[in-house]
Amino acid sequence: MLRILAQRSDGYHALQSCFEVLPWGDEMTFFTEKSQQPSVTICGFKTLALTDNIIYRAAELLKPFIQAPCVVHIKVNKKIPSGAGLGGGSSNAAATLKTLNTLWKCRLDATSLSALALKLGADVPFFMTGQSALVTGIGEHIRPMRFFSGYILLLFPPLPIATETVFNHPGLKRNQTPLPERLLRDSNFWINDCLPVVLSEFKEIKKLFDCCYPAMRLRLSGTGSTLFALFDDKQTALKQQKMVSQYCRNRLLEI
Ligand SMILES: C[C@](O)(CO)[C@H](O)COP(=O)(O)OP(=O)(O)OC[C@H]1O[C@@H](n2ccc(N)nc2=O)[C@H](O)[C@@H]1O
Ligand SMILES: Nc1ncnc2c1ncn2[C@@H]1O[C@H](COP(=O)(O)OP(=O)(O)OP(=O)(O)O)[C@@H](O)[C@H]1O
Repeated sequence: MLRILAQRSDGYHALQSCFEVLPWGDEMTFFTEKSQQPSVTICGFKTLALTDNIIYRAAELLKPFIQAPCVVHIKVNKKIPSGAGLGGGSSNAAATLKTLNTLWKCRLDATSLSALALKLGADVPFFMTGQSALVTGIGEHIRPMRFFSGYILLLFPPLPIATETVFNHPGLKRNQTPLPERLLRDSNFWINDCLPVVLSEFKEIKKLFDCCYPAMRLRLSGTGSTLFALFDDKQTALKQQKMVSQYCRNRLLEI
């Protein structure tokens, strides 16, 4: 669910959103090398320049607090597609802040780390927690909560979506009412205000959405491009996975 409640004067949007942690993600390995000059190297990205990588930017934010300098080599096995609305970069940044805080003995507490996380992106503070949560504000108010258990089928349309494209769209509904507490776990109310914009702007995604309807109720993750469906039982989930495999890459997870 992603409800857009308002647009703030700084352009950011006030949200109410359910964030579910998935048992799947990028793998990151950190190796240290003795040195009095702290720095990081990153491998696992083909085209992204070092300084554009959110992992590098996370490391830079910690530099003023380093008490035990060393060089850290970070190896990333990227599994989450880029621009998928699954928080690939944001989760990399959160893992980097937490791990370097320990390796460099920065000794920042959870509150200080969350403040640094928010500088990197609105959903980085969520990924610091490692727990599913109701997220409000622009992403900084996080209340741990579970919403769903069962099977989630992720569908990956073959195109990335830049978050800004959706948030800057003139057609985006920006005056949604927040869902009351008692309805938060009712999946019938899990609308995503970004879905109409994504379906109108990206014809390939609209086509995929229509191919699966009415067999599956597809939902949008964040600002896309990932679509997903929820199932209570494994047999139905596997049947639908077989059906969508003819259209796009996908992954079935039990949560
Ligand atoms: C909406 C979500 O995609 C839900 O998963 C996330 O909250 C976005 O989080 P994120 O990728 O960490 O976002 P940021 O890197 O901070 O922002 C990217 C762009 O999205 C827009 N943005 C983001 C979050 C937010 N609450 N309001 C916004 O308007 C802004 O235009 C911003 O320039
Ligand atoms: N470590 C990283 N992993 C992935 N993308 C990164 C990384 N660092 C910088 N980027 C840039 O961030 C952009 C958004 O990528 P990302 O995969 O985080 O999108 P997303 O999952 O839609 O993000 P979110 O859901 O947090 O809005 C990419 O186009 C890429 O250039």
